[in-house]
This record gives sequence, structure tokens and C-alpha cells, in this order.
Amino acid sequence: MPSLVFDLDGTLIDSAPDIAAALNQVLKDEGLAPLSLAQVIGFIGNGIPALIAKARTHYGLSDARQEVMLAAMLGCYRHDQTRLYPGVREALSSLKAGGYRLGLCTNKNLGPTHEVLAACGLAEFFEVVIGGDSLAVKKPDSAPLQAAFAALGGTPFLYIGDSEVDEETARRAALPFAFFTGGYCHLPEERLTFALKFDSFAGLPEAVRGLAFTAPETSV
Ligand SMILES: O=C(O)COP(=O)(O)O
Ligand SMILES: [Mg+2]
Repeated sequence: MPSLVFDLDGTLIDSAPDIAAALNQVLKDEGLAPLSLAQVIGFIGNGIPALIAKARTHYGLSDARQEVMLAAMLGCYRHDQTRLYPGVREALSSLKAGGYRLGLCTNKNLGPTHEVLAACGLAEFFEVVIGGDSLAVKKPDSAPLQAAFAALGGTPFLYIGDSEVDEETARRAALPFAFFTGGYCHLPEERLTFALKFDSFAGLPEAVRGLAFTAPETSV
């Protein structure tokens, strides 16, 4: 049975408003001005510790504040403004009903990942969840994605994500990548390699099935 692994932030959920709210609360506690949503989106992709580090660099704050700010961010991160992208639930239901095994591989820490999956009603879909702190390394290292597929079993088929980090991860794992264009990518799409590209979840199940039918040699 083919298995599919999804990214989370910017792929299944529009989580940037809550990430920005939490980061700006931490910055306020440091006596600093808030960042715009666009600036925060520019910092999303390599996990929450990296987000804090990028915000510190932006403001010239020393490394010494990293752990305090990270703990504060994890303490105040909520999910009340986070929304599924349209059609996500229907697409996941269709793929699961079609026999695909579904896993999740995100750079978000595992604790908030499980919280947001529950808050958004997505937990039931995923047999395997790998977070940014599940292993010693994060995406774009291929190890978290490979761990997700190994735990899922079945035939690794496709990694579905929104950013250059996901694309590099899939490339390093020698797995095909499906690029969701509605998330938080920081590179023009000409710089990315993908087996399929989509801007709406409405067409994803059919596109995945089409890929399975026309390009079985891309599975490993
Ligand atoms: O936490 C991040 O920075 C990105 O998370 P993602 O891997 O789910 O996109
Ligand atoms: Mg993402």
C-alpha cells in the first residue's frame, strides 16, 4: 500500500497568525516591537527554536536569550486562530478511504503538533507523527522524513509540503515531492523540483491517484 507523508504548517494548516501572536508576546516581554505577519512567515520553516533565533538576529539579541525565549514561546503558543486550508479534511478522508497510509513530518515541536492536530480535528488521520524534536536532526535533513515512512510501513510514495525546506528534505530522501503553493515558501517555484504542484486541496486526491497510475517508477 502506498504511504503519503504531509508537512503541517503552511500545508495543512494556516498557523502563522498564532505563531506570530506567540512570538510577538515573547518579543513584548523582551521590550521589543512586534513583527508583522509577513516578517514572521519569513521566519517559519525550520522549527520554533530557529524562529526564535531568526527573531533574535533581527533585533540583535544575544544567544543568551535563546532558551528563555524558547520556553516562553512554547508556554504561550495557542491555536485559536489556526485554520485548516479549504478542502484539507475532505482530501485526507478521501486518500485514507482510498487505502493510502498517512503520516505527518513537521519541524514544529511534537507537543504543540499534537495539540494543534487535536484542535483542528486532524489527529485521527495520521498513523505516524514526527515532530521537530522527535529526532536529533530536523528537516531538511532527510532522517525525520525517512523515519516517518519507516514507521508507516507500506511503499513510500510522496511527501506533500509547502516550502523549500520540504522540497530539499524530499530530494535528500530521494522521494517525490508534491508542492502546495498556498503556504509559506520563501523561494520562487522555478527553484524547486516537484512531482506535482497544487494550489487547492480539492484536486489533490485525484492528482495523487493520477501520479500513482502514470508514474509508478517514481515510488521507492
Ligand atoms: O515549525 C516550523 O517552522 C515549520 O513547520 P512545518 O515543518 O510543519 O512547516
Ligand atoms: Mg510547512
